[in-house]
Amino acid sequence: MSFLRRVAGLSLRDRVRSSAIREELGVELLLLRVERSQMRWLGHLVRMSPGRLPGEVLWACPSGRRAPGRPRTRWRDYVSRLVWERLGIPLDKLEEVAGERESILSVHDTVAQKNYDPELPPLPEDIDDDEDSGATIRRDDDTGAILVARIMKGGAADRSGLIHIGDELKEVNGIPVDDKKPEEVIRILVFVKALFNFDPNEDKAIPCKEAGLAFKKGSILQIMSQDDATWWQARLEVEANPRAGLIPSKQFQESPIQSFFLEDLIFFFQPHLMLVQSFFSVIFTDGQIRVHILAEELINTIGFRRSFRLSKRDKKTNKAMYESKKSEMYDMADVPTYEEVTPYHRLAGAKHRLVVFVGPTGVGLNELKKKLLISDPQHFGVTIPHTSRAKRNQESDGVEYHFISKHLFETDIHNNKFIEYGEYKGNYYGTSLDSIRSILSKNKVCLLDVQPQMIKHLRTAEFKPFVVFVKPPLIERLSETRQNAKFMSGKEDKGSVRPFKEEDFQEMVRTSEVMENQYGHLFDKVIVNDDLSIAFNELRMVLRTVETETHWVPLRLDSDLCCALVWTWISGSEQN
Ligand SMILES: Nc1ncnc2c1ncn2[C@@H]1O[C@H](COP(=O)(O)OP(=O)(O)OP(=O)(O)O)[C@@H](O)[C@H]1O
Repeated sequence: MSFLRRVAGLSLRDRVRSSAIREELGVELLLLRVERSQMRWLGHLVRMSPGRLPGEVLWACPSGRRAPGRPRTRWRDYVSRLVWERLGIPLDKLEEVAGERESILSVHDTVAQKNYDPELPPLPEDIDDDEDSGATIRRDDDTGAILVARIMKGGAADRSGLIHIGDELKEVNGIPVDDKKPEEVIRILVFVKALFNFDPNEDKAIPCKEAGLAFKKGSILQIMSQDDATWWQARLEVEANPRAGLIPSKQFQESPIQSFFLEDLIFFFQPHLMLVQSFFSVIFTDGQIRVHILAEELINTIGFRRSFRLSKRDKKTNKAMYESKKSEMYDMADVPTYEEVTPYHRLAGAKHRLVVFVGPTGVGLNELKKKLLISDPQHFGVTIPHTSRAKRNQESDGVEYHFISKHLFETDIHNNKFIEYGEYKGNYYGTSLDSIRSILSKNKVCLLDVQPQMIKHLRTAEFKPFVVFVKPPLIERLSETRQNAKFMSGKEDKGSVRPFKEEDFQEMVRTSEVMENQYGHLFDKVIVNDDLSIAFNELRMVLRTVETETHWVPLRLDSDLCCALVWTWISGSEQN
C-alpha cells in the first residue's frame, strides 16, 4: 500500500474508497483534476512510481501540460481519449453537463457520511503476548542448515501461512545464510532506532490506522518488510509486543510531499474539513450523463475554502529548521527518520565507549562530571585541554593544560587534531582527539562535554559515543535548587562568577528546548538535573549499564573522524 500508489489511486484504502464510492454512486470512473501548481508534485510522484498510473482514478490537469509518465501525450488529449474509451462520450460533452450544484452537494454528503476504510481481520484471541512475532531458528547439527525451529502462534510467520517448522532458511533480506550461525542470521535482520514519534491514530496518510504501529522517538524497531515504498512493516523490539504493524518508510517520512497531496485527498471526502483550492474531482457515470463535480464551487459554496496544508510533521520540521537558521549555534536539521542500529555488548577488557555530555550553559555538566570523577577516579577520566598561553608558576604541563606554542597549536588545528578549539585573549584553547584516546587507552571511561553539533562528528566506530543530554528542570525548580549555585557568565561580564538570575534560567530552558528539538534524536539518555544527587545516581546507573549490558549502537559508524573542527569562541573564561 504505497503512498504513491495511493495517490495514484491504487492503494488499499483508495481502492476500497474509490470502489465503494463508485459503487455507492453507481459511477464507473473517478477523475481527479489537479491544477498546474500541483503538477510538479504529481510529476515527481509518477516518476518515482513508473507504470503505476491509475486505471480507476485518473488525474487531469489543464490542457497544454504533459500527462505524467506519458511524455508525448498532452493532458487534455490523454483525458479525452480515456473518457472516450471508457465512457464513449466526448470530453466536451461531459464538461457541458458537469455543473449542477445539487448533485455536487449530494455526492459530497453521501460520501462524507460513510466510512470507507477497510477492516482488518481480528488478531487471534489466544495470542501469547510474551512470544516473539515470528519464528525461532536453529542449526541442524548434521547438515549445518538453518531450520525453522518454532513458529509463534499469531505471529507474522504464522499468519502468513507460508512458513512451517523444519523449513530451511536460505536467505534473509537477500543475504544467503548457508554458512552462517543462527546468531549471525539474527544480525542480518534490520533493526532501526526511531528518531521521531509516530502515532497511526494521528496520521492522516496511513492506509489503515488499525494496522499501524505506534512508536516513540528512541524506540528500537525490527523491520519485517520494506517491500512497499511507503509503508514498511515493523515490530517493536520489546518481547512483550508480538505485533507487526505499518510504519512510514524512511523515504516517505523524509518526503516533503507526503502530506501535501495526501491530506487534501483524504480530507476530500470528509465533512467540515477542507478541500484544497483548485483541486476538484469529476465523477463520471458510465455514459448515462449523470455527472457530479466536486469543484471549487463546492468549496466556495460551503465555505471550506482553505489553502494548502502541510502535515504536522512537516510543520515541526520546518519550525526546527527555521529556528536552526536563526541560531548560529545549530546546524541545519536533516529530517530525522530511522537509523540502522545493531546490538553492541562491550567485552570485558575492551575499550570503553566515550561518554559525551551535552546541555545548556550552567545546567550542571561540570558538576556531574566532577562527581563521577570523585566517585571513582580510577575508573573515570576527563580530557586535559591544550593551550597556547604561557604556563603560570603553580601550573604543571599535562595537569591543568598541555602547554604548546601558538605555532604548534596552529599546525595541529591544520592537521585536524582538535575536536573543538577557540581563542581567548589572543591564546588558543582546545580539546584534542589524542587527549580522548589517551584516557580510553588507560581503560578509563572518558567524560567529555561538547557543543551538540559535535555529536555527529564523534559518532565513529572508535568512540561509539554514549550521549547524555543534561536537561534543566522547570524554572521554578531551578530557582529553588540553584540558590547557592554559581553561574559562570559569558561575554557581558567577562567571565565572572555570580549567582544565577531569572534570565539565566530562562535562557537555559530555552536553549535546552532548541537543543532537544534539533539534536534530540542523537541523545541516548536524557537526565533532568533537578535534585543533584538524584540526577547523579541516575547518571551513574545508566553508565553502569552502558559498560555491562547490550545497547543499540548505530550500524554505520564512520571509521574515521571526518573534519570535525568547530570554531568555539571561548568568550568569557578559560576552559575548565
Ligand atoms: N542539581 C543542582 N542543584 C543545585 N546546583 C547545581 C545543580 N547542578 C549544578 N549546580 C550548580 O550550578 C552551577 C553551574 O553548574 P556547572 O558549572 O556544572 O554548569 P555547566 O553546565 O558545566 O556550565 P558551563 O558549561 O557554563 O560551565 C554550579 O555552581 C553547580 O554547583
